[in-house]
Amino acid sequence: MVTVSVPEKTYQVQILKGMRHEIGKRIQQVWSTRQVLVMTDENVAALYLSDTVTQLQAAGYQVTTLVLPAGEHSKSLACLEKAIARLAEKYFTRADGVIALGGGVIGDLAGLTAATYMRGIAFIQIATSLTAQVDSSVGGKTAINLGQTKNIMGTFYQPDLVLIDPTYLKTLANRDLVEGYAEVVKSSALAGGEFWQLTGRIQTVNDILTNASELITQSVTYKAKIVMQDERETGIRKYLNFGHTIGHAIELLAAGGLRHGEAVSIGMVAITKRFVAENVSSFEFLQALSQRLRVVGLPITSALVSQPAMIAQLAHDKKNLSGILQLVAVKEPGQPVIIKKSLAEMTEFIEGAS
Ligand SMILES: NC(=O)c1ccc[n+]([C@@H]2O[C@H](COP(=O)([O-])OP(=O)(O)OC[C@H]3O[C@@H](n4cnc5c(N)ncnc54)[C@H](O)[C@@H]3O)[C@@H](O)[C@H]2O)c1
Ligand SMILES: O=C(O)C(=O)C[C@@H](O)[C@H](O)[C@H](O)COP(=O)(O)O
Ligand SMILES: [Zn+2]
Repeated sequence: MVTVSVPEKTYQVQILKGMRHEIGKRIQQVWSTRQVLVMTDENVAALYLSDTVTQLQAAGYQVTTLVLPAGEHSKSLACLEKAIARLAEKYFTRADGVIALGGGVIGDLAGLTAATYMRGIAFIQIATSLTAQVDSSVGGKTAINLGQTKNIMGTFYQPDLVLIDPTYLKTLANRDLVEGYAEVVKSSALAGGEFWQLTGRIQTVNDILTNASELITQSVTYKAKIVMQDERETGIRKYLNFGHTIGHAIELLAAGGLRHGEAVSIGMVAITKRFVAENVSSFEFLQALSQRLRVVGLPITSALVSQPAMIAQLAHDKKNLSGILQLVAVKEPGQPVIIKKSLAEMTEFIEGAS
């Protein structure tokens, strides 16, 4: 178990194999009897919704469900409106709550739903994908995309509890598992030390599954440590965006052709190449990073990185302050730094990237 303490609240991230059979009992520890909206997507619903609802009802909760299409396009204003409308239609009050049952898409959307309905009602995350278990369920970033801009509308809104059962991963498609692993490699590069050594030992997709509990615990422990020092991303939380400035831009330009983690994988390698050329990052780090990503089948290059259309996307990055981007460089494992670059410098970089 990992505890996250931020100024407005303290909550637990419970990580345990088989915990999906104790959902009702675990939620009873933090929530009194109330109405709950369980938000999920079609894939997760087919596998886990009925059992989750049965457990919640047995624990005394009055359950409403909302099943949305699977995929990034559900992080939309239309789905947010649908969720808020469902809460209103069922007369949810500020004493009630929203439960996300799913991956990062459902977690980000359900968090924003909870944060905005009646200006904020209680929220719990049941994380079912690797991305959600190692990253998105922890730390309180909620968001939807608008048009062609990633995570442009959102809040910082912490859950009351995060439940992570690594056995959910058994039903996750390989591509989705591997995508989530990119965020694990990211965190291990930022953390360095034993965590970095651990990702160095992962050689196959099956190794991700067999080491899932340890990879999740290390990722959540590292993320919690950062979030507790800088919940609102005014300082060191920016490190968690390693690879995301370019990653988010190409995720959008790929128009659904790349998963979030795949784009972040390409983004981490592209930015590290640049910082190797500028003598900020070591060549050995670039090689070790690329190897960790490539060995499980993650993409590490893309023609999209050199497209001029990138610049318009980069300008939307939340670390852009008055035209100056704050890029995350990792000098060596465990040594992240922020490097400032103007959009003009980034144009030159993109034109030169291969
Ligand atoms: N808030 C944050 O801090 C944060 C961090 C990282 C990523 N994100 C966001 O998370 C999203 C990506 O998350 P994701 O990779 O989980 O995508 P996702 O939620 O779309 O899930 C990926 C796929 O796996 C399926 N799935 C989920 N759990 C399953 C299970 N146990 N068995 C079978 N199928 C399952 C889903 O239906 C979906 O098809 C992106 O929108 C990204 O921006 C947010
Ligand atoms: O929690 C954070 O902070 C992160 O940056 C984690 C990222 O992996 C995640 O993709 C996040 O949603 C990116 O946020 P954004 O602020 O760049 O939209
Ligand atoms: Zn991410």
